[in-house]
Amino acid sequence: MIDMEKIEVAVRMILEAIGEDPDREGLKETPARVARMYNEIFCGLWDDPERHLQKMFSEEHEEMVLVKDIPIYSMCEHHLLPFYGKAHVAYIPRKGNVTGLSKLARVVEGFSKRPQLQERLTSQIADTIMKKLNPHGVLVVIEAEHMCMTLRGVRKPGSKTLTSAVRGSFQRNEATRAEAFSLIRK
Ligand SMILES: Nc1nc2c(ncn2[C@@H]2O[C@H](COP(=O)(O)OP(=O)(O)OP(=O)(O)O)[C@@H](O)[C@H]2O)c(=O)[nH]1
Ligand SMILES: [Zn+2]
Repeated sequence: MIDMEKIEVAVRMILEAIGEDPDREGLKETPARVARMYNEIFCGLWDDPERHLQKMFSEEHEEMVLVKDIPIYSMCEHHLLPFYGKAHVAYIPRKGNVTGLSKLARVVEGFSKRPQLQERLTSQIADTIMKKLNPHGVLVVIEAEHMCMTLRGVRKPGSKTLTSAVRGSFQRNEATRAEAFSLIRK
């Protein structure tokens, strides 16, 4: 479990360090609020996303399945600022190894709610699906805006970072990969 008390102490110290008065009316409850918020946005650290892929449907389908435009909110591990955007997850199941559509989004969620790098987030999703469903292939694309590049530092609002992780038949077969990308772009 997340140590809420420790977060409260730390947030109080940060407020003091920036020259604020943590006891003033508006800030009194802030350390506890931030602790509750971190408990929510880092809950993926206490989740094993593989568990969402335990149950499978014994469908005969062996064609591409794509769930696109899955909203993601994660936290850049360098600055602890949000990066957010969309994830697109495609896979080609083997007979009998079809998963529930929401489970793909649950895997995305489980890996997002941690201090993350966009590249690692992208490959963790792909590798988990490969491992648990043993599909013919997986393709994961994430497009995101990083607040550490917009509100501070280089300050380039609107810039997007695209990452992809391509496994199995999506890697081997150019036409399959192109089909997935064109469906994502549509
Ligand atoms: N590869 C990768 N880099 C990221 C991600 N999120 C943030 N970064 C980058 O992490 C880098 C950290 O660079 P540092 O030089 O250590 O830190 P910094 O001085 O705050 O860097 P600036 O952001 O350039 O001001 C920056 O270039 C960020 O843009 C991510 O998901 N993937
Ligand atoms: Zn950052």
